[in-house]
Amino acid sequence: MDTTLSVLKDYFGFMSFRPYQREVIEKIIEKRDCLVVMATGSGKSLCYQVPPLVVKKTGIVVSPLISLMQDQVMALKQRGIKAEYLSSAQKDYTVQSKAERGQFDILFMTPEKACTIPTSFWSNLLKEGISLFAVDEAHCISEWGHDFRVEYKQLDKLRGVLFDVPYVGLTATATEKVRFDITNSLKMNNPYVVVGSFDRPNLFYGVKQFNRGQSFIDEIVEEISKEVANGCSTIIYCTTIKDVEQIHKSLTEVGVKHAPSPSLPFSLCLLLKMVDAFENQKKAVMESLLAAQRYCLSATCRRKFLLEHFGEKIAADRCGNCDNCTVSKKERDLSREAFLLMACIHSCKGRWGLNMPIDILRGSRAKKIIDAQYDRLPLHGIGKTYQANWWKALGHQLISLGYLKEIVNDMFRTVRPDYQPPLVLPLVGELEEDENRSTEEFKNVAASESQGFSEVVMKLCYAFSTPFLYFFTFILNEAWESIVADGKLYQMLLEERLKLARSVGTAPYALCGDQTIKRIALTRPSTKARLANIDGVNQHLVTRYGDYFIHAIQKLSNELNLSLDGEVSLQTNEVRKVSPIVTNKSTKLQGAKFEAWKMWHEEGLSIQKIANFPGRAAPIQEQTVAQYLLDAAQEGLPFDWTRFCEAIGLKQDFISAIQAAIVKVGATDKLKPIKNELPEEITYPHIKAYLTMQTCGISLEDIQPEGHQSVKDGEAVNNASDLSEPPLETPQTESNLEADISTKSLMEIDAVPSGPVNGCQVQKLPLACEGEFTSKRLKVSETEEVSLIKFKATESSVVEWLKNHDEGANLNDILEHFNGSNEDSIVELLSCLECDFLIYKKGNMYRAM
Ligand SMILES: Nc1ncnc2c1ncn2[C@@H]1O[C@H](COP(=O)(O)OP(=O)(O)OP(=O)(O)O)[C@@H](O)[C@H]1O
Repeated sequence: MDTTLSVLKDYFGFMSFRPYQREVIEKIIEKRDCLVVMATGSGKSLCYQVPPLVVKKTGIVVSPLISLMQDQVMALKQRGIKAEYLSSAQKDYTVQSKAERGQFDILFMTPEKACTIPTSFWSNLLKEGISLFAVDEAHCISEWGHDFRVEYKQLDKLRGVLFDVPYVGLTATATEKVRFDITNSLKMNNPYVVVGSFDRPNLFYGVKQFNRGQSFIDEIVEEISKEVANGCSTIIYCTTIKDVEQIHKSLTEVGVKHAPSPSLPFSLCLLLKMVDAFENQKKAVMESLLAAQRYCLSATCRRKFLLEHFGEKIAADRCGNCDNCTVSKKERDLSREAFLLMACIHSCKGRWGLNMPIDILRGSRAKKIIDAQYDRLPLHGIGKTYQANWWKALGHQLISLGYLKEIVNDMFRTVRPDYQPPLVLPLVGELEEDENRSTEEFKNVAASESQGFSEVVMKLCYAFSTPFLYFFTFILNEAWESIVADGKLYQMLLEERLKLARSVGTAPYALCGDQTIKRIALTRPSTKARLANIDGVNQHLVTRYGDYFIHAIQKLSNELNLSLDGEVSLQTNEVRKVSPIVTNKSTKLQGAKFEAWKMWHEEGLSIQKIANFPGRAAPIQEQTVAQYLLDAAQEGLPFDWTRFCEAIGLKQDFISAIQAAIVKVGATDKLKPIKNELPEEITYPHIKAYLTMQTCGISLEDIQPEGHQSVKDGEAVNNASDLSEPPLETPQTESNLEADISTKSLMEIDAVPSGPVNGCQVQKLPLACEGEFTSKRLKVSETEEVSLIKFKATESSVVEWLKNHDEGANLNDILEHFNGSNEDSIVELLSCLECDFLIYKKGNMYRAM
């Protein structure tokens, strides 16, 4: 029999080692540092008790509790092992001098003693020989551990003195972070690490929800009485002494034998007051609390949760021996509600915990909500049919499932879920309680309040990227389906771009940016000309890879059942309510476009009226309506070109100028160069109208029937007020604003003719504005008054503008410049741009990437 085994048998009376004991003992004897992480009661002590008896040199064991040391010493002495301890409680003053002469097999000491005992003690003992330096309850060394002790941190000082002695760290609870801290803090050299399983198959894990108060105590006492009747014993851990006292009183009253003992009172307030030096510990406490909360609210296997918390990989999803595995729960698709909560959290920009977004969903008009203008969110009040606790329970489920990330400072952050809907969740706790009354009610409220909701969705989609899109396919109306399809198309086009980039040996972003791909996915151009018209699409891309993209767009749109040349902006429910989506079977035209055309063609409404049609959730731009109508014309629907040209103020001299510009540029696949050749008053809608006329084979003669004023006759249409519809104001769309901002300097603006054109006055901005508004352009105004342009913030306009500000711009600068958009939408936009890595924020300055 080997010495190790005979020591085990002779001193401890055991016939064999338990898992891991033998190898740890052998490593220690080989003088290798060891970290032993094994469950309570698994036999860790033996790992440091056996080596000293084998090598016959004193083993030093650092232990945090004097009472524990005293118990151990007593038990070892009974086995005939020479053991002692050194601490302030040791009254036998000969122990230290005996110890340094190597008279004990095992010497326990507190960390304080180990750090303060004179170095001569160690050098004397080293002469006799030290078999190991064990640190029991080693998690106390880590600020991330639940029992951090400052003195433990100082044990590393001894490493220099005991450099040839193997260090052994032992603990029953250590997450990976803590393990790392232990080996690091003890300066362990290539430690042998064993991590045993923490599974206790004989334990059933369960969580019960109680309301605080006497009924809670009564229920506990009743539960315990049942266990006692079955001959079982129970340990109750309480978080406060008051709880211990109350339970003690009640157990006494019913005659259950028990013994209250001061377990450490766990007071968060106390812990939070810890000094800053232990910031990590404060964080660790918070993290543990949150983990405990997640454990309680989790609907998945509790054993798996616990074991994984301590770093064990568990293959099975269910243990069959916890409440979540044994009690079957009702399930239903909660994706709508989950989406609303996430959308609301997103709208709060991750600044709050769960309470604020829940209050918003429930329509609270609390001061903090009004102050932050959250009452203006489309989501405000949309979830009022569920109780706050119901929403909270849902939030916690989403956290435990990883759809929401909770960070330590009690804030929430949405994450990118990577799964397909529906989101079927077990109805646990509050979720079940409020279930019966709210579902239908909720759907109704959500549907009626979903105007503008799509906009929120859209922003979210692009803030979170596509997996998020997949997640939210449940959205409240069919518009969502097309949004999702757009999102899928976006993903597919990204793939196409990647394939193309690989085949031509370049980086995907070098072909075009993600934003551009998004725009392509939204507009789905059917021709290269239309592709060229998309912001971010450069000439090179069109000429070299235009066909490739057009082919991909056609093929993928077909697969996803998306029509080509779709509109960029979202349609709201209300638009759809005006009439069914496509009543004209012969046209592929999408709902909003077809509606616009019907209003224009059949109901005779003006572009302006269509744009501001009261049935709409929000007005759309007149330019958008004009584009819809052009699309209708291109689709072959009956179209009054003369009326249209009059409406948009397209005159013959404009047409001549456009023709000349096209000749000069030599191509029509991109509008910007053409626009650059034209005077200010000839707008993008004019150019687009002209090009559509070309596509549709409309000649100038076709647009001057009897009864209409001739567009050939510039004078006849010179005064816009003579026309049945006012000419469109030059709209500040993303594309033309960008063109103006990025390409025109004030010098160029000065070159614009300043005389009256088409009954309008071209005004120069006052010189005083030059420095501040160098990128702004002249305004074509119908009045003599000088008015500053309202600049609307769009993704590209903001990015372009920031590109011109090397040193960045703060929010006020941005708000001041983009005075055509409100603060909320700008802040939202900036955060989306940050998410997309198009801009970044340093200090309080935003800069383009
Ligand atoms: N090889 C073995 N064979 C039989 N019993 C053993 C063996 N090793 C240890 N034990 C017994 O198991 C029990 C628990 O051992 P020990 O106290 O060392 O566990 P531990 O892991 O140190 O627990 P804790 O985390 O509470 O300190 C003790 O009664 C001990 O005598």
